[in-house]
Amino acid sequence: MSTTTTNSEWNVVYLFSGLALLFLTWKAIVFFRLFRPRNEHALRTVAVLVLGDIGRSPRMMYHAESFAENGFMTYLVGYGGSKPIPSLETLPKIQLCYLPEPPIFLKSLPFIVTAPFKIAHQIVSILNELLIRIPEPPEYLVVQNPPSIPTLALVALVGRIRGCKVIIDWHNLGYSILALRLGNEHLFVKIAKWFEATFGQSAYAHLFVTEAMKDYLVKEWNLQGQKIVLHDRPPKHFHHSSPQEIHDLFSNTKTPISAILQPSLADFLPEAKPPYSTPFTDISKPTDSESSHPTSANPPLAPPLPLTSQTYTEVNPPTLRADRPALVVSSTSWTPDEDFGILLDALKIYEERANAVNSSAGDGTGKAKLPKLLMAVTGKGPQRDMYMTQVSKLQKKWKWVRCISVWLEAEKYPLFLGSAEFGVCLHSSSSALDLPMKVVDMFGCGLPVCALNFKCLPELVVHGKNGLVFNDSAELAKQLEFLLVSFPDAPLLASLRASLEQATRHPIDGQATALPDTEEWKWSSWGENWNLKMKPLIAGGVRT
Ligand SMILES: Nc1nc2c(ncn2[C@@H]2O[C@H](COP(=O)(O)OP(=O)(O)O[C@H]3O[C@H](CO)[C@@H](O)[C@H](O)[C@@H]3O)[C@@H](O)[C@H]2O)c(=O)[nH]1
Repeated sequence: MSTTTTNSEWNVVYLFSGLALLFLTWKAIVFFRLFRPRNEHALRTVAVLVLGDIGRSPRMMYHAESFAENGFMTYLVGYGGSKPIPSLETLPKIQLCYLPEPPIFLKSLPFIVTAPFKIAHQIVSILNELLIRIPEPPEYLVVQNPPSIPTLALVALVGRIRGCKVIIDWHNLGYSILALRLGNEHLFVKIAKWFEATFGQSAYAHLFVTEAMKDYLVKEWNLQGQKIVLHDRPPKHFHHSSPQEIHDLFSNTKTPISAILQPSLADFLPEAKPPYSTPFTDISKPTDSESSHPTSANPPLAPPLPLTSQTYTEVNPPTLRADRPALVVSSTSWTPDEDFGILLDALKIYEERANAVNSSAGDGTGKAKLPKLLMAVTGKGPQRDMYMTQVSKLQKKWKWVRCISVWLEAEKYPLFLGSAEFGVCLHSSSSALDLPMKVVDMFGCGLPVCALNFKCLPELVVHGKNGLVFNDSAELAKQLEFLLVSFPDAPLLASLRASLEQATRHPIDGQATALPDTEEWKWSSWGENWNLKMKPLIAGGVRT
């Protein structure tokens, strides 16, 4: 009896041992298959990874759009939050793959406790997306840097497992952003730099946003792989908004802009009666059309027209109002590398100057007037509330200046920029090697810029040609005054805008354009530039 029991116990042990052995063998095979280098990727497939809100990562959205337009099945992997550009939701070859946010309970715990969990969660969710959920191994894997940790290591691993060609898109240096908070000598900054240099060193190709970044990284980190400078450029549909587009944008009571303008700026803006007029445009009768041109000699506005079908056949298209405030825009992610204190100080000075100039203008001295200035800052980000609280205190006493913050859907963003007179850029560059995408957006929308000076700014902004460069708030205030004096007939602004238009209009070799006598300053749309630089790179992978 005892022998039978012993035998059956052994049988169970053998059975379980056998099953365990089978399981381990299967795991070993899977492990081996997973980790051996492969070249069995699906041709014309790409995964684009951004460790951030996809809708707030324009360059990666444009990459995805361009790959899809070039026939690639494109998986765009990143976090949700803001609505992406419309084409990403309509192009048949694009799939948006949203990474899950870390569990909510982690938000209530201190960072030091949650950091390891968040990173582990991030690693698992990225690997899950790139290794399992994307069905076939992509031919190319494009990753944005920064952030570098953990993405650079993960794409190197996935590239090896799935046989993808890794392309690192260098937007900036991650360790330099960390150094803004911790200082260059901090241990974490040194570790971050080591990580970025080690895992970023080798790739199929490296893309850079500036020549300066390419030169620096090739020299300092001895990058291996093809190296291409792909400057940011605006999408083709960016343009200066027509009075009709401005009218539609500001008379649409459902957009966030109208919601901000109406209650909070009622005492600052000229009276408007949508759909006949907005603070910037109005529709006048044909007989009034000549007098409604945007000159300072414009007579008072025509009263709103009665809404009848007969009247509709008589009305003119909208024109810009002579009594509109000057709309100036800045665009940002409200991060510590942009000091909005500079802008606030400049606005304070402008307010004082406008008070002084405009009170003496009434004395018959014939001095030019400064207009009301509506400064609109677009974008979302961590320092927004801090600066907007300061603004709301300051502007209680202001008569000539208001500053608002607004977030626009991707579709409306270029229309809003294109409605402005010019832009302001406070990008200071943590590495001194990148360039502000917002300036590219503004140029695309026909706006010259006032830009804060830093080392490689001349790769984009040429003082006096497409914008003005300032070093501090006093200089910025002078430039605001210089450009806006006697607005809306502002001759200095008009000539800078004409110079920008000329620079971005004339094609060279049908591909790019250059400012007169500045060969380095090349211009084209994102699509033209992408096709020129990226097609030779990705054509190499095609096996027909
Ligand atoms: N939809 C929408 N987008 C907005 C809005 N406001 C700003 N943005 C987007 O946010 C960008 C500005 O964000 P920043 O983070 O300030 O970007 P940047 O300094 O101009 O440039 C960034 O991208 C470059 C690569 O493209 C990097 O090289 C650079 O380091 C930086 O990360 C704009 O270009 C625009 O795409 C808005 O209201 N709506």
